Amino acid sequence: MLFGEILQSVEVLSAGGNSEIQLTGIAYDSRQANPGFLFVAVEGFQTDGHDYILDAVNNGAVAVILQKDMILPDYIAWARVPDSRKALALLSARFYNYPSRRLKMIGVTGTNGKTTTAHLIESVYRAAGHRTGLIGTCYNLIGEEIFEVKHTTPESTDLQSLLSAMLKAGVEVVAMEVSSHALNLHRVDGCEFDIAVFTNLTQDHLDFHENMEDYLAAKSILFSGLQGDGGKNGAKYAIINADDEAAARLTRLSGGQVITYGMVKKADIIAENITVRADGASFTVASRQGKVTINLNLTGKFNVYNALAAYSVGMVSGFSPQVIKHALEGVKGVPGRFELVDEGQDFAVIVDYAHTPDGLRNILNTAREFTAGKLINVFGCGGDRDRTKRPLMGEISGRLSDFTIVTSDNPRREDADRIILDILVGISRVVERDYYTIISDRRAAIKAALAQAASGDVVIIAGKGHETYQIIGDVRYAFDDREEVRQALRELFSLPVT
Ligand SMILES: CC(=O)N[C@H]1[C@@H](OP(=O)(O)OP(=O)(O)OC[C@H]2O[C@@H](n3ccc(=O)[nH]c3=O)[C@H](O)[C@@H]2O)O[C@H](CO)[C@@H](O)[C@@H]1O[C@H](C)C(=O)N[C@@H](C)C(=O)N[C@H](CCC(=O)O)C(=O)O
Ligand SMILES: Nc1ncnc2c1ncn2[C@@H]1O[C@H](COP(=O)(O)OP(=O)(O)OP(=O)(O)O)[C@@H](O)[C@H]1O
Ligand SMILES: N[C@H](CCC[C@H](N)C(=O)O)C(=O)O
Ligand SMILES: [Mg+2]
Repeated sequence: MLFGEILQSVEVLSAGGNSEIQLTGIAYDSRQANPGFLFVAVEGFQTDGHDYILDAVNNGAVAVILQKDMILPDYIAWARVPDSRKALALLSARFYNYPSRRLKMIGVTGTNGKTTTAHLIESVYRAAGHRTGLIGTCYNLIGEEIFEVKHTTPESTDLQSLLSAMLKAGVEVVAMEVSSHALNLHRVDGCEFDIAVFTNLTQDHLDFHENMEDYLAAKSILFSGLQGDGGKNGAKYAIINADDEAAARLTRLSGGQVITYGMVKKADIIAENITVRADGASFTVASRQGKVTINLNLTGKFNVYNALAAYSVGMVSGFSPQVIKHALEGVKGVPGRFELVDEGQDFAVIVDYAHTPDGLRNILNTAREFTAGKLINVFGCGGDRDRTKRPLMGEISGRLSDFTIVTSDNPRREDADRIILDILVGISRVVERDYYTIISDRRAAIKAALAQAASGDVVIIAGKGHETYQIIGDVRYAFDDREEVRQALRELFSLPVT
């Protein structure tokens, strides 16, 4: 595609060089630039892409988008735009010929439950006979093929290129997690959604968003952006959790038709007669289609919410209650979400991705319902992330567990012990010193929890779920809570290798 042609998709303040130059790709990182590429210089939080223009050109970039008032030599084609991050998204959508317009796009946003809900939605569409794609925290899926991910929601160019690959592979429907970072940083600009799903809004990411209002404003973009009648994909829908405080606001600003779900407030799709067991939850969905009972293999009331959201998507997509039921009941679990690690020990060990106050509260309350003995919780909080959630999570663990082991969870560039101190501020407010201990090394913390567990106890290892690393400084060390648990159980109890 020609530089001049692609520029038609953005507002250009000034431009120079040869607009007839052919582009072979787009890079926002100079290290990814190849011959014939367009390099988009983005002013970041850590560094400034404008400082890497020369690197990009040395790697073969022939054109540059910039936001700053700079002078470039004549042999480089360039254009200055008001917001290069936003331009990156719009140029990328144009470069890949707007793949989202030819896919049914279902975006899921909210503080917790995006990954689980996106998996459930993908399963519903697959059961209904569609070829599906999935984009999210654990991996991206093109049909059955699994791809590793860097982010929950990819950077705009990577997203457009992925959607284009999905189209080529015959994918018809994409279930996609849309993080608030992505909405704020224009990663999904130029991506047209047909259905937007809201799970919930509770505290997280206050390192990035100024306050909860700002956080909700970011989430809202997915709903206000639902415009038009959906073209060949039919009407657009906003699927909203009626029991969340943000429901009224999102309903007001949503484009498309709003469908609500819940179990407390009035809603279009309601869960009744909920029973939660250790290995699943059963409930009846009541909607304009009548009633259907679902026996979910995922436990906890919060997963009933996730299933209701997926049910609603299935319903507005015209699938029968039986197809949706079959699909939801077929999901055996989501990696690292309430994942039981069973090596034959006489207590339960659950690895879970709860890393927010609300997530931790839910998981501990749910586990408590099936705990005959003690409930032991091992958790830490991420470094370079919302500091204010740390004492809150400390308090929650203190209140809801019988014993807490405070440990490390991706300290990143922060000092691990200082993160732990933030957690201790909260836990020490609510319980005596005998109810918690500090073991900064996560491997040792897991081992200590398992060593003290007795028959009938439940051990929760929270915060990392599916993650297969521990980030210390800028280094990712191999670390998988599930593997660590297996290893420790074998060492402690000389269990047979399964
Ligand atoms: C806060 C945030 O999201 N930051 C993202 C943002 O980084 P940034 O703007 O600060 O980039 P920067 O490092 O300052 O660099 C500026 C520019 O210079 C470029 N550069 C840099 C070095 C170089 O040699 N050459 C070069 O061209 C960079 O590629 C970049 O374009 O743009 C980068 C490029 O896309 C992202 O990698 C980066 O994600 C960071 C690493 C991150 O950790 N993000 C997390 C918080 C995130 O996005 N999380 C959400 C999920 C959250 C949740 O729901 O739980 C997600 O969607 O994954
Ligand atoms: N609907 C929900 N409400 C509250 N907590 C939930 C809900 N669903 C899941 N959780 C809790 O949050 C954790 C993360 O769930 P999930 O991965 O589905 O959310 P997510 O929104 O994708 O998270 P992330 O933003 O980090 O990717 C789970 O392990 C569970 O503890
Ligand atoms: N995707 C989220 C959750 C990370 C979970 C936890 N393991 C951490 O590192 O804080 C984030 O990057 O904030
Ligand atoms: Mg997720």
